[in-house]
Amino acid sequence: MTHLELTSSALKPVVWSIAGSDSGGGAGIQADLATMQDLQCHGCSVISTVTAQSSVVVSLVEAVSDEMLLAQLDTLLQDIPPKAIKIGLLANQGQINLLANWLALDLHDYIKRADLDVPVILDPVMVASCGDRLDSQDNALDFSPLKGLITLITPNAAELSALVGQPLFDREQYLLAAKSLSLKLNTNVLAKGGDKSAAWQGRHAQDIFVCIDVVGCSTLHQNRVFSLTSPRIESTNNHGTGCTLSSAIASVMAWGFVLHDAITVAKAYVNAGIKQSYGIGAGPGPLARTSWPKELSEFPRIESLDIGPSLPSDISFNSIDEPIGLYPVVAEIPMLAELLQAGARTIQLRIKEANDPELEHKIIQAIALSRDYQAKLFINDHWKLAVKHGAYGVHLGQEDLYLADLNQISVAGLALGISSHSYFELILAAQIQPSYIALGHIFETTTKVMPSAPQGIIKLQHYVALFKGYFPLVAIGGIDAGKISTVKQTGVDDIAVVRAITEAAEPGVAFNELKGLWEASNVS
Ligand SMILES: Cc1ncc(COP(=O)(O)OP(=O)(O)O)c(N)n1
Ligand SMILES: Cc1nc(C(=O)O)sc1CCOP(=O)(O)O
Ligand SMILES: [Mg+2]
Repeated sequence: MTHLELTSSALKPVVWSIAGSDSGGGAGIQADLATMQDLQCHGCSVISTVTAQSSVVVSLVEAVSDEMLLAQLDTLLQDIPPKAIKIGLLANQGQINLLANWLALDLHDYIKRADLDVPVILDPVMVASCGDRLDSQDNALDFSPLKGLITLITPNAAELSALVGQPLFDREQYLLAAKSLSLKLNTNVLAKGGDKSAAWQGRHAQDIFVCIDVVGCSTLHQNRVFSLTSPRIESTNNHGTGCTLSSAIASVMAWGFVLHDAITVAKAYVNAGIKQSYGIGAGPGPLARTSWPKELSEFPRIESLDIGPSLPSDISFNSIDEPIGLYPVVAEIPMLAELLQAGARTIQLRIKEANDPELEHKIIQAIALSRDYQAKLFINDHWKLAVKHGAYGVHLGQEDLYLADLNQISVAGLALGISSHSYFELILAAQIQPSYIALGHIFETTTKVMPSAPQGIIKLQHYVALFKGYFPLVAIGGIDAGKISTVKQTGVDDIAVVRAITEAAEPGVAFNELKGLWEASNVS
């Protein structure tokens, strides 16, 4: 099954763009629809404004009537409701107020009836890349009626400055302004750093992501501030960059990815688009549409800007010298012994009882057994004991990454496996060059309570397309005999399994049956 087959076999999610028309075709509604189509969504347009615009000038801006704006919203909602909405140019205060009212009443009512979430991404467009104003009123627009109604706002430096009503001279002020906007509008903020007018931005373009509560995301990554940094791409063709970014974020969310992932993927999409951008008039040209990003080099480096422990850089862990294949995860020593006896060559001991008095003893026993069978034993969570007694490796969750002494694990020569549940977490994990990365949970599981939704096969396929070849990728969560072949088709390297082995009548037999199925399944 190819990437295309998987994605095109699913119904295209609907994304709306509520924005202005750019007659030059590089920004506004035109850029949004091109982005949505490129990211395999169906784009609908609610036109707020018509602009007579080229790459060098905006010569006339004409807002549509309130009646027309409302008619587009209502007509679409009856028949082609959105999975996500991007809002771009709103021409005047009346349009902001009308839209706020519509989001609060009509969209809210739809969301309640349909029992789903519809993310709303606001790009507070004010000025075109040629420098001309795009709104049609003299005083600054007030976005406060949209407070609590939007998922994310994506200002550039000039827009952020206008939104908080003060000039921004350095990175510290930028950060404070982004936090203050988040409070003011009760929303997540992506303060973009690509804008060259931000004097503190050098050879790198750094975006600040202030996130509050985010549905479907680990609490570890909520109510935090992150930076997303990419090398600056020198190009004068940057017309429609903000429109492309915000409509890409909406499109990726429409595919069911969490906000953090949508921002990360959209950044990569814009980076790739700028690299292949082209001139079409005398002024800044538009971005290229380069489809779903698959090059790791396009993705930003992610760092937490919160006070507290941060992840080390310039660190790496042992690579594993043979494919893991089927990777059983067990909680008991007798089960570990049975599976080693049955032929398991890589196995994990996952003891979750907080105060198990036998913990250290069990870890010593497990390590001794693994040596007897020349198997690779990973210890979940208890990295200090794993280091102390010389286990082959340690498996850590994302939250453990900030608590464990990764340098100590690396220096002691242990391998490291890391859990991930999203693009965002995959990138955080990849930055510390682990021995493998686990991707979960792919299907429903009862083994543990998960803050995220099951990833499913399409997301797994996206992750594999991006990371294959960099690290062994291990799929986990709800994998059993019936699902093995589908999982193998994604190209993922290995699978980790709990219940399908530990709850089988004969775990050793189940292990070998699953192993046989995994090895016999082919990637077509
Ligand atoms: C192979 C593999 N993948 C994921 C996990 C989950 O680890 P973690 O996120 O640390 O959660 P707990 O297992 O501690 O509940 C794993 N153990 N193994
Ligand atoms: C321990 C664990 N970690 C997961 C993750 O996604 O990080 S899913 C999971 C449980 C996997 O158990 P089963 O094979 O019984 O579904
Ligand atoms: Mg753990």
